[in-house]
Amino acid sequence: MGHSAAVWDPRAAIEITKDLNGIDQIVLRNPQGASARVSLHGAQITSWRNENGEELLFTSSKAIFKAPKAMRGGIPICFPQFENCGSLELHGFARNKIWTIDDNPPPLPANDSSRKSFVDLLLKPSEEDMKAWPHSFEFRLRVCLSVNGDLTLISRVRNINGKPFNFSFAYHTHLLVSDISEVRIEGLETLDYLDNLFQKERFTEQGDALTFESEVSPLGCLCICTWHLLMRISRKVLEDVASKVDRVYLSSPNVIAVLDHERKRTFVIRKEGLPDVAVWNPWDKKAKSMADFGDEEYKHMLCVDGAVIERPVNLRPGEEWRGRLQLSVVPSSFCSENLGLEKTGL
Ligand SMILES: O=P(O)(O)OC[C@H]1O[C@H](O)[C@H](O)[C@@H](O)[C@@H]1O
Repeated sequence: MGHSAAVWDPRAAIEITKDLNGIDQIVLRNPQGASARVSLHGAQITSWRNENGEELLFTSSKAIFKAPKAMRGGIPICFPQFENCGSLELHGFARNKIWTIDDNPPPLPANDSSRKSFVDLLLKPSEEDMKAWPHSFEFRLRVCLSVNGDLTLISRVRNINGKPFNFSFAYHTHLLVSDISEVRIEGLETLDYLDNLFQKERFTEQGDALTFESEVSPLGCLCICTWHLLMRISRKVLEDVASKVDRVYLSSPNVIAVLDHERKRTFVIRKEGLPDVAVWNPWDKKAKSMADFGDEEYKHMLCVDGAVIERPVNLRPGEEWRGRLQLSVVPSSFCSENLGLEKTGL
């Protein structure tokens, strides 16, 4: 656990409490009153609040906080597999394991802890994990809350085995939005994406931003109709496909903006070592079939995940991989040059 600014009282900045199941969770606070909470169950971020105490991450009202299943919402860690692209359980086992607090982590660059309260969590594979995935690794997650309320997550995966291994990874980031139809994502335009609703077929994003204003856009309609004719899929499947977004954008810029027009605020996602971005909103049809998703709640959730999916990381013995995600919230009126978004062409 760490704390850097001398004026802060570490005991006030970092608190360890128990969740409903008696599992430890760590609450980080900054001097302005912002907070972040991370559970040892999955090293999942379960809350991130601004200085006014407003929650910024989505958690389903029907979320089940019980091991071994990950809670629906917050930021689960998907490792060593994203989705079902491998032999492991969906999104890998890391989100379903109990992590430990790492009191003596290897150092990180000073700017990843200065003027921040932070905690380091550690996952090592159990015998059971080794049977399913026979690779010896150490996964360290540093969770930092800065004085301006930014939440930074730094993952370090080290291969301590005698042979190389591959893995995919995602910070499955459930943003809380006013209404999905009021949101646009900038930074993904013109990129290629794999569409999970079309058997991971590759498309190119055509719009000048990704929006969710209706169940299906005219262009999407055209694609779906063409697909329908070509593949002769059933009407039921067609309706389901027309109602949600489940994509992996490839080789994206390192800054993505999620603009929430109704709340007049923008989430800025900065990432390093995470080339892909997974975007998911189940829309109501799929959400209704999920026991841990409340009716209509899909409207208030948007997953935008910094990830490594298309080309899994190949880690040789002794090597370490790092993936860094920084989440900030700024007023929508904030000038894009001030955010460094000009690099994305916004
Ligand atoms: O229900 P979960 O295991 O949390 O997965 C939720 C979603 O995660 C990702 O975004 C996948 O691309 C989706 O296909 C999946 O439905």
